[in-house]
Amino acid sequence: MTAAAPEVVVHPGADVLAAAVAARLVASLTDAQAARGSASVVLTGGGVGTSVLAALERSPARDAIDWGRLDVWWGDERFLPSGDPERNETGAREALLDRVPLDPARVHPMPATDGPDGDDVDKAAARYAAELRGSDGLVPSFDVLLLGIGPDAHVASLFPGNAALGDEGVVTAVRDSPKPPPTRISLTFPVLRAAREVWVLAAGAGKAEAVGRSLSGADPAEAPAAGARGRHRTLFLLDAAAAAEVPRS
Ligand SMILES: O=C1O[C@H](COP(=O)(O)O)[C@@H](O)[C@H](O)[C@H]1O
Repeated sequence: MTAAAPEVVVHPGADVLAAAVAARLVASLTDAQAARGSASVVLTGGGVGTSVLAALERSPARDAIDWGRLDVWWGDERFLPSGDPERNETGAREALLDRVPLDPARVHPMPATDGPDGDDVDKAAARYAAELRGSDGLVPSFDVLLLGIGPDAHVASLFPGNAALGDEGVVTAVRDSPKPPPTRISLTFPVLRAAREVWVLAAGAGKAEAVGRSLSGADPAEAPAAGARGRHRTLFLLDAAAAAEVPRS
């Protein structure tokens, strides 16, 4: 599988970053719908990811997207009851998803602890893997996969040194996350890398070191964002503070 070398785009501040990523999403998803009939996006939780969805909700251009022909997936989820404010799904619904005419059958949240598998995170992860594989057994080739990045360079819920990093399956159950809550569900590296485009989003000085390491050849076991690459394109979309340690080359 090909892996596109990262390109870096820097915006002056977090608000401009969110608006610019929202505009990019409109263009990419409408292009995908024109080319293939439908589009797919993988959402991230976290500060910038949610700001991007809010910016998209505010944008008049949002209705260039045919919402009924968009598949929405998540890159990771905090394994909590549905509606919990800490769930990535809850933030995404509040910011955008409940305000646009999506086809509910094409919105694919990761399971919650009050779902059919209860608090069995392994079964919940296997359920999401089966949903991703669908009837043809193939994981979708996502058009755009959004990732936040933590100060420790984690992406999705793949944390440095965590056992889930080495999972070569489709969806992994994460235990002992250093960031609460400890139990999570995440797409694995092979699935992140199957996306056409991977966009890593970061704002603020607290992300600068993680971004710098991820673009300087760090081992993905130590800086997971260094291993997040799209097949056609990898973009690091940053504000100026988060870009402070991007290597010159
Ligand atoms: O816990 C998580 O954190 C990361 C980064 O979030 P941020 O608020 O520091 O930007 C996020 O990408 C991930 O989806 C989420 O579960």
